[in-house]
Amino acid sequence: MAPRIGVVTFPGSLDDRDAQRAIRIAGGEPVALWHAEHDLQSVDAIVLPGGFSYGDYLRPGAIAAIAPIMTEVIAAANRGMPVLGICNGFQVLVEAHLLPGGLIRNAHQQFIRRDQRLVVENVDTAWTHLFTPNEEIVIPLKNGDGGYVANDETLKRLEGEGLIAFRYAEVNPNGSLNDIAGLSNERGNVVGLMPHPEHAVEPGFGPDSPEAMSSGVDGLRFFESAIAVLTARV
Ligand SMILES: NC(=O)CC[C@H](N)C(=O)O
Repeated sequence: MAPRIGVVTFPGSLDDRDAQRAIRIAGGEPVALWHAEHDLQSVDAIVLPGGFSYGDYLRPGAIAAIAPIMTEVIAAANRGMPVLGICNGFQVLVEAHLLPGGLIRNAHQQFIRRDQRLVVENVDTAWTHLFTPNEEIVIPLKNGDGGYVANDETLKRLEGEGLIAFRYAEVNPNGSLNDIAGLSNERGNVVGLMPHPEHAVEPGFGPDSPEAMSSGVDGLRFFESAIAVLTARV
């Protein structure tokens, strides 16, 4: 049976459908989860999708982090369930303290959309183990609040423990400290990143321009990685 991967929809989520589609293409069974409920519907993994949950009021992800479903998501993450936060989902993970630091307005104060090159540095996670260490990939980036910040002590720990899962290559698009594009927790089950793997899973629909120099489907392996971990467990 295909692993069941839940995708949480909050009011203002945008990319929940694309995340469900990516899961299906990768060989999993997507399960729609609703922010106002406590029911995880026996899923094996969870994706927090991109978008503008609760209109980005207060801070992006701040209100979603205290939505009813997040009580269960946090408990499941702490039990070791694979959880992936994409863009607004990464902001939610940070606001929920499942990952450290914060995400602030892009340094240039503007919303940005570009095909972004990044390096996968930590392949010891549920969502990245099918990449090779330091592999370069290209997936879309689109956000207004993608500047990663953390205090010196946290940055030192993240660097020292190899928890910087993804680093921007060529261009730092938003002023993120240490070019941080995404993180994992110590256990490797919780991963968050600003760029969008779910938008690069089908040839012809991702960043497949000659300039991007990418297959256009670099995002697929995120989902295939989690599915491989879950399938091996059964
Ligand atoms: N694409 C997204 O998920 C946008 C994330 C967030 N609301 C921002 O603009 O920073």
